[in-house]
Amino acid sequence: MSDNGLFLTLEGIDGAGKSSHLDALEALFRAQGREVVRTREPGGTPLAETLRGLILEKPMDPLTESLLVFAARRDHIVQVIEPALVRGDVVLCDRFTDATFAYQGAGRGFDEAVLSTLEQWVQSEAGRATLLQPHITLWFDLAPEIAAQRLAGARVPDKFEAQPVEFFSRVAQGYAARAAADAKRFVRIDASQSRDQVWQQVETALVARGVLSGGVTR
Ligand SMILES: Nc1ncnc2c1ncn2[C@@H]1O[C@H](COP(=O)(O)OP(=O)(O)O)[C@@H](O)[C@H]1O
Ligand SMILES: Cc1cn([C@H]2C[C@H](O)[C@@H](COP(=O)(O)OP(=O)(O)O)O2)c(=O)[nH]c1=O
Repeated sequence: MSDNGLFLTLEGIDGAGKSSHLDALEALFRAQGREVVRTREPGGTPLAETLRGLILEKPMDPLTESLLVFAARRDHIVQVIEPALVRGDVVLCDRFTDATFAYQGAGRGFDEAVLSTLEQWVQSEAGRATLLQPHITLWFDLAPEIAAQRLAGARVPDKFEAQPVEFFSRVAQGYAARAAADAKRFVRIDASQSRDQVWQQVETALVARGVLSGGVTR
């Protein structure tokens, strides 16, 4: 399958600040003449959004949770992500499979070998030579204690956001391990800085990767 688009994902523990930059990122790509598909996981299609509601609200065992996450992902890939990449669009996706390794794998302690098998099944496509993976992943790295402070009172916590700080310490370690294993794809953003400084890091990284022109401002 040809793949002329740009698949850009944002990752990090809850409260790391990634969603705060999605509007500006979308606007920036559009200002540079790109079509943008803004989407999220779990979710991004009617079926996957239905699954998201279950995943975020219902208690379930880690295998059930992982299967639902990957079922939602499969529908999202087939219906939205692959077609957009073939059109040459920018796919701006709030979370993808790194979140599964971080939350279900490191956070919940679920078997990463099973997650890897599911990743292979779900992200393979007839005609695609390699596994579908993001081209660039912006990893918003923030200490769980600071993320918890930012989230306190900011919104009604869902099933994951209600987890204790120890859970997010494991999730953060999961992200660090994924980033170390695929250092070319990951861009670590120091999310402890001010919103403007975080944005500067994002912009600088994307210019350096050659996917945005230089000299842009928000
Ligand atoms: N750099 C920052 N410094 C301080 N607070 C921030 C920063 N970025 C975001 N926030 C605030 O932290 C909270 C979580 O941000 P959000 O973007 O929703 O995080 P995420 O999408 O990663 O869960 C929000 O209340 C947001 O206004
Ligand atoms: C994509 C994905 C998300 N999640 C979790 C992480 C988040 O806590 C939650 C939803 O992510 P997110 O959209 O960032 O939540 P919000 O809209 O509240 O900012 O789902 C997993 O556990 N596994 C996954 O594979």
